[in-house]
Amino acid sequence: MGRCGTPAADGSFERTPLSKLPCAELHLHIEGTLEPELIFELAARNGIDLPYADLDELRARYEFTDLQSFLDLYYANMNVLRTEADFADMTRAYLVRAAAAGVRHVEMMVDPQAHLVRGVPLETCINGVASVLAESREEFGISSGLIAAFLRDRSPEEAGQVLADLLAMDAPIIGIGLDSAEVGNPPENFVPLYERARAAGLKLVAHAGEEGPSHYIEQALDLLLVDRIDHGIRCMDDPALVERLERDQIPLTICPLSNVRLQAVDSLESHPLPLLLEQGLNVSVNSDDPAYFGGYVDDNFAVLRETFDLNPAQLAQLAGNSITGSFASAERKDELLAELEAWLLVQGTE
Ligand SMILES: Nc1ncnc2[nH]cnc12
Ligand SMILES: [Zn+2]
Repeated sequence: MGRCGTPAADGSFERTPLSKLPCAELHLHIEGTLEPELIFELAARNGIDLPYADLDELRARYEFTDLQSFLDLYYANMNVLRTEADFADMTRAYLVRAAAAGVRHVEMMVDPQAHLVRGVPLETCINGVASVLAESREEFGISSGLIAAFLRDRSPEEAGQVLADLLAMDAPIIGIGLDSAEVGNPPENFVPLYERARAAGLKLVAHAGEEGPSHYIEQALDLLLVDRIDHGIRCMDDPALVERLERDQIPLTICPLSNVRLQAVDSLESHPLPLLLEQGLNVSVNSDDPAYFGGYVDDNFAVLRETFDLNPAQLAQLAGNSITGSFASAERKDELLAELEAWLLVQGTE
C-alpha cells in the first residue's frame, strides 16, 4: 500500500491522519513524563526553588548530546517529586495523554533509587504511582503493570537491598529493569539481582545496546535471562545477534525520538527500526521519556510513518509486536489483537 492522503496545491503531500492505532507501551519511564508545566506546579506546591526562572529557561535545557547529558536534567527535575500525591498526579497526567495516543496497555518503569537517594521513602513513590495504575483500566481503558528499574551506575549491593525492601513491602510490581548510564556498567554486574527477582516470580527486562556495545545485549540475554531488551539498537553491529533476536523473537522496545534526541543514531532517516522490522524482529515503538524527547507514542509512530512511508500493515505489525511482547494476560492480548485487526480493516476504507 502506498501513501494515503491528498496532494496539496503546492505539491506537498498532506497525509490523512490515522485514527488511533491501538498499541501497548512497553518502554516508558514515568519520571520521564514529567512535563515542564508540572515541574513548576509541583515546585510551587512543595515550596521548592527551581534553578530556572520560567518555563522557557527550563525548556532551553532540553538539548542533549548523549544519554548522560539527559540523565543529569532528568534526575535534577525529579527533585519536585516529594509526596504520594506528586507521584499520583504525574502518573495520571501520563495516562490522560497515553489514552489520547491510543495506548491500551502500559508497562511503565519507575526508578525507586533516584527517589531514595533524595530521602523520599520507597512507599511514597511506589504507592503514589501504583494507586493510579490500580484504576487505569477503569478510568482510562488502559491495563497496566509497574516495573521497578535499578540504576546500573549505582552498586549492585544497593540494588539488592532495594529489591529486598520492595519484596518485603509486597510492592505491586510485575518485574524489574536496569537503566541509567550504560557504558561501563554491564549487565554482568547484576546477575545476583536478576536471579533473586526471577526466583520471586518477577518478569525481567534490561536496557542494553542503547549506547553500550552489542555484547551487553548478549549478556542481558545469557546472564540476566531477560524476557525483553529495552532499546537494543546496537545489535546492528553484530549480524549473528540480529539473526538470534529474529529466531528467538526477543522483543526489542525501540524508542526512535529518544535515540535521535540522545544522538544514539545520526538521524531518524538512519534509524535501524525499518530494517529490523523488515527482517522479522519483534520490534515495538515506545516513547521512553516523552516529556524530554519531543513526543509520546503517537508522535513516534507519526514521524516513523512520515520518514519511512510505513503503510497501515507495517504500523499494525509494530503495534502487534507491542501487544505480543507485553506481559499482559493471554486474554488481554487476544482482546487487544482483535482491536488492532479491526483498526487495520478500517484503514482501507478511510
Ligand atoms: N533512555 C534511557 N536510558 C537509560 N536510562 C534511562 N532512564 C530514563 N531514560 C533512560
Ligand atoms: Zn529507557
